Amino acid sequence: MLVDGNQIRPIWLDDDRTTVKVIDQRQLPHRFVVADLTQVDEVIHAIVEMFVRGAPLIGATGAYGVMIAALNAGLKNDPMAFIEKECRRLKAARPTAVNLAWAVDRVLAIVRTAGSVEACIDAARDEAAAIAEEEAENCRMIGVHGAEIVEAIRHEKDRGPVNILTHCNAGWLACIEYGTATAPIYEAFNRGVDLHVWVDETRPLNQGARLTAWELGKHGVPHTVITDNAGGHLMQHGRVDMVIVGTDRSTHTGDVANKIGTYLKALAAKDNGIPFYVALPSSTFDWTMTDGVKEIPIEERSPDEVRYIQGLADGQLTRVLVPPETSPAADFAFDVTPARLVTGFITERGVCGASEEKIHELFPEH
Ligand SMILES: CSC[C@@H](O)[C@@H](O)C(=O)COP(=O)(O)O
Repeated sequence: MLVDGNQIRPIWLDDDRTTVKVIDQRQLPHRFVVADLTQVDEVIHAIVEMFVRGAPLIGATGAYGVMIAALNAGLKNDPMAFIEKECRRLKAARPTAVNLAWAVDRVLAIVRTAGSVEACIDAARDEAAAIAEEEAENCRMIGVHGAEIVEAIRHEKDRGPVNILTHCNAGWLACIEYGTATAPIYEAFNRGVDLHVWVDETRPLNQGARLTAWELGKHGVPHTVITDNAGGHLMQHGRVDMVIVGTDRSTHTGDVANKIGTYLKALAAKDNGIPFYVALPSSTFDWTMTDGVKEIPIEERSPDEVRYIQGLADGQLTRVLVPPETSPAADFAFDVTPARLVTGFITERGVCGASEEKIHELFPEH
């Protein structure tokens, strides 16, 4: 996407075709820092520590991680065994987003048939690049389909912008281009639809306040950062027309895992008769799980992410402690919104209802 006139993606391959470059998203919006990844340990660190985050981007990073494993396999006794082991480590880096295992397995399947180490490297590089391009195109199409919903809501309203509430960052920083939840927003905005976005700050790591607000601002999209608990109040007062969120894993029966707090937004939307859409590429469907609440693994992260908050003070990125030093804290990173609360899925193939029947109608090959 365009940032200050420059075309930028959150991940790309350096000219040497061996170094993977990523934006270190921990430092946004205050610092724009690019990190080099040349070792599998560095890729895992970047995923675990959330230099890169968001389901499709975690997938693309894992895919390039397989290329890095292949690049480092040459001196090993059994290069393929080494690559397989590194892939298992990559897939374990973050548990909730299904895209990580999906992308690593997809690249590994090609690598297994490649032959020489050199062929493995080339195959992994090509497949990782293909995944990144496909996800970019998927997100573009999510925008095309989702913008129609935004436009329809605009036509139903007598006046004022379409007010869209979003949670976390499901923007291009979380994907490759356009984003998932933000793709319909960017597309509708580009078509001239009058809209405004309520951006949940998304504690504890503030992906909304830091990343979504930054993205939308760079694109000129009108937006307002709100506390995570403001959505219900705004909905009760007719100030939200629709909710669009992304997802890290959705079951093929329509249950949606996304950033912690999404479920509460869906409940409030249901209570207020507000449409609640989930935007996702098909790589984020889990075709094996049927009960999201029981089956989707929910990541628990360091309590320090809750205890400390990061921001800019006197020109320096600073962390400050919020609760009493001795109070225990817990960081549940995701929750599951049951299908019954979801109005529809916006996918690269179109929009469908949140049920096994409707999802499989759109993706009959599964
Ligand atoms: C298009 S990204 C969809 C989700 O991955 C996004 O909404 C989200 O919850 C990201 O969580 P994060 O912990 O920042 O990786």
